[in-house]
Amino acid sequence: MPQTTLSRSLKLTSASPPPSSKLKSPKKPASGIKNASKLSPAILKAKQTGAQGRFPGRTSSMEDDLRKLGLEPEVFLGPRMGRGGLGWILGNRETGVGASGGGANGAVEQGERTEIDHHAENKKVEMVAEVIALDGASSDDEVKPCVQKLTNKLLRGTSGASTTAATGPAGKGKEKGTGIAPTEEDGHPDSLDHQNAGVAVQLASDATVLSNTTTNNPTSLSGGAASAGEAGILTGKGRKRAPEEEEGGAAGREGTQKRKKDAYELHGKIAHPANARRVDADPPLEQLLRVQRDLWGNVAPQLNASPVKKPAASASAAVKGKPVRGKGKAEQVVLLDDVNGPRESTGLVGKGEAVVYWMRMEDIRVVDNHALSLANNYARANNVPLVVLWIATPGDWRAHDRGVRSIDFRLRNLRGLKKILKDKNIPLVVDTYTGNRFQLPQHVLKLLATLNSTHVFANIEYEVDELRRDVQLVKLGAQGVGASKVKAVFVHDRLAVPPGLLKSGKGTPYAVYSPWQRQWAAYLNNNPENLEEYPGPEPNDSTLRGVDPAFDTLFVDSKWAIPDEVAGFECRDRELMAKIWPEGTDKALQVLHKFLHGQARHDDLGLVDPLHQYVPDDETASASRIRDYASSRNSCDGNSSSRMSPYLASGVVSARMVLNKARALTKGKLESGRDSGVGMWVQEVAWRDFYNHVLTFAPRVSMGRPFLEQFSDVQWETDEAKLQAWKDGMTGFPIVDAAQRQANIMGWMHNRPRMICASFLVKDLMLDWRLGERFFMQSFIDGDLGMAMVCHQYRMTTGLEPKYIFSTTAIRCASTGTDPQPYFRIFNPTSQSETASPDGAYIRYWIPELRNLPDKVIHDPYGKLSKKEFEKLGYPKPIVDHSKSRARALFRQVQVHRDSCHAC
Ligand SMILES: Cc1cc2nc3c(=O)[nH]c(=O)nc-3n(C[C@H](O)[C@H](O)[C@H](O)COP(=O)(O)OP(=O)(O)OC[C@H]3O[C@@H](n4cnc5c(N)ncnc54)[C@H](O)[C@@H]3O)c2cc1C
Repeated sequence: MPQTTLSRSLKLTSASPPPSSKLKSPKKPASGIKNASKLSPAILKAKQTGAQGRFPGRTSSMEDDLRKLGLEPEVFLGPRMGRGGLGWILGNRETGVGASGGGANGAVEQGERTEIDHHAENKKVEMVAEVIALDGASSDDEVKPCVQKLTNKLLRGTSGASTTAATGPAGKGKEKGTGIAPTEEDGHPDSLDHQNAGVAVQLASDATVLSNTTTNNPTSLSGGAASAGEAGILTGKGRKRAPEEEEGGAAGREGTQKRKKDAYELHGKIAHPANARRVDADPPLEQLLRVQRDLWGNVAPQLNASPVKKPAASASAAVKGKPVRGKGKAEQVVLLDDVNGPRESTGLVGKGEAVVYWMRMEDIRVVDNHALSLANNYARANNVPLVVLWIATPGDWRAHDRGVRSIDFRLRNLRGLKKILKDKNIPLVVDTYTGNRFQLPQHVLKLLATLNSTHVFANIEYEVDELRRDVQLVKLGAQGVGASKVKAVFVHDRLAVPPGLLKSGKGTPYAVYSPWQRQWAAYLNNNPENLEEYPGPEPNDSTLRGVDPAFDTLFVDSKWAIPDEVAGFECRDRELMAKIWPEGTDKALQVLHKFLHGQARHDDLGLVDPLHQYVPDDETASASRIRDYASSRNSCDGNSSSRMSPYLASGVVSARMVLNKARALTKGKLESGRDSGVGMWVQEVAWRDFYNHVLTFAPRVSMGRPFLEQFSDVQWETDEAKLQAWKDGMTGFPIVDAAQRQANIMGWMHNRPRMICASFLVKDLMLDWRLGERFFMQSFIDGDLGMAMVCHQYRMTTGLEPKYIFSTTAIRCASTGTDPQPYFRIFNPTSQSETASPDGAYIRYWIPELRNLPDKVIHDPYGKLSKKEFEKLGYPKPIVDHSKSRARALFRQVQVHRDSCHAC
């Protein structure tokens, strides 16, 4: 690299737009494109024209954008931000969210080398080299022969591996492993095996073949790896000795205190495999539906409907006019008999009973809300008032790593709803419950008694703890544990197609996305009534106000008011969050409208009001973000994606609502495929449905366990400094750092950088995916328990996008052990950077230290600049050597794979 050119380019000022990248040629003949025949027309076109990721507009800086929002940059970015100082600070450090960079030479030890030596052994190098050869492969056909060869080698035991993780007997207690005694708050006594927190990984020093002596190996957490050093190495003769560094990398070398601290982060997060199996065997969703069916009959008729094919003509008819569910539909007639017979009014609500709709974390809206609509129908049919209840449950939030931003977002949305409901004479009653989280059902029964209600309706939450809570509530209510018997009714609402509805030809749940997705799209097109939206609630009888003081108190008593903040969940950057994530269903639909009808721009990629160029009536644009989505979705240089995730995650809009808007663009037919931007975007929304579907038939995935148990055997490192560098965006890998800083400052990331960061944590740093999942959950405003678990698990366990795992390897690998193994493909942060930020705009925006670098350098400044030039940047050196980390990750995963092959 000629030094003079680089030196010159470093003189660019932040005001000058950087020269456009010449890394990619703008136009390529179709013949020059790899696997052109296999690409969808939209992607092929994008590749041919070189259109991918090119966005108009000028990129402004974070500071400029904050000023435009009327905010003081120093408050949100820190006084030392800028070139030569990475001292950006973030709002939520105290509550565990966000981070603060300690300056260029702060938290990260400069030039620290990764501690891997495995590749030094010739045989291993040979093996790894073969795997690395797979990297260039872009299709399974190319991968397959290499993997077959490698797998054969492994099965013959010719890898020469002399260091393997063995699954020895579990050490328990504080002395070994994490060993932290669980408290009741840490998890359901049944759902999590607390003893597992003390499990120790032991390394078999003399094993050339993995010694899998424990069938249900519970060793997967970094705490387990950490404990190896304390537990010592079991030699072939059953004696212990101190671990060598190459026997599992740094896990056995680091200081005990540090390892314990690291491991502590996962305390109470990982279920014992036996418990996970038990939960899978009788999934809580099934239990909930069963107990309701037994007690109340079929309250969720959709679930038993078969995906009968109807003539496609009906599809377009449904979207003519507003697709609103009419009165008299199946759901409307689910009116329940009173369980208690006539009785005196004793509670707050006079005139007899009230009916309660219990709004939860994922359905914060009044329009198109299934349970609310049922509650409304019941209230109107029985001439009783409707009350909306929302309960803040900080104990649950803590246990599930809910981030302060996502809580603040919900409180903001509730405030808007309170007004809308009040205009309909419907009180929104907000309660804060700080007791034992497993006693919430009893608390709800007390609240219902206070509200003089014996009927409560709610939408189903699909996570294990939540489902168990609801099963309890149904049972306890029916037993009359409170003042009276209570009917609690839970219905599907979160997804476009309820989980469990679509089954394979054999009647089993789909574990593979593609066939499931085809059925999903066909089902919705053939049964368009499933996308009809539920009407909002009708007003309560206006005579109640002023006449019934008990009812009045629900509107005015500060006891039922929405708290400004909930203790422990104070959001220090709430002002910024409110500007960049405006609350309310109306605003969410406007944000969506911009995506459907406006173009992507560089200057919308960061801290901006998403509605700043909103033109309500403009639906004429021939090009729009959604139409360009097929070619631009992997680039985060502009606002290529919809930014709907916070709204979908908290249910400010429903899946039905966004899908209806999308299909209105395609003449009423729901396009879902790779041939168009609209189709691809609909597929993303389908992924959300699919992950929830997986969550319900394999609930283990929300219990900290991998979908495929063999992946729990991956041996993780424990390195607090590297974990912190990852969290702070100080790894020295620009795309990772840009994305992590975006998460810290904005509470959100585009999908591609989420994948890159997750992969980097797991593959390059070899840190437990659950640490990353936790951090993301705590930082993101769209933190979605189920989705994050599934996404992280597959991305982080295997290094793959979960989609791909579901589509191919995981399932087939378990049965044959010889199919293509995409986990061999490990993201290269530099080439991923070129894909995710082809213009470098994303990196320049989030990393001020690199703002002035030219395109050729921005993705790898340490590799491309001279030492002197690099030092001037004030940006950290890479904390790992990617090629070595890659070799280590491959080596460890090959071990796991070999184990699973042996098991087959
Ligand atoms: C490691 C990792 C963690 C993630 N954690 C979360 C999370 O906590 N909450 C969350 O909502 N999404 C999560 N995702 C999925 C995805 O990254 C985000 O939904 C998406 O980036 C949100 O941006 P958007 O709304 O502009 O998406 P768009 O591209 O506009 O997509 C529209 C909607 O489709 C859904 N969707 C998009 N991509 C995916 C995907 N890969 N998987 C499942 N659904 C998808 C989302 O609901 C999204 O809002 C995660 C992905 C990864 C790889």
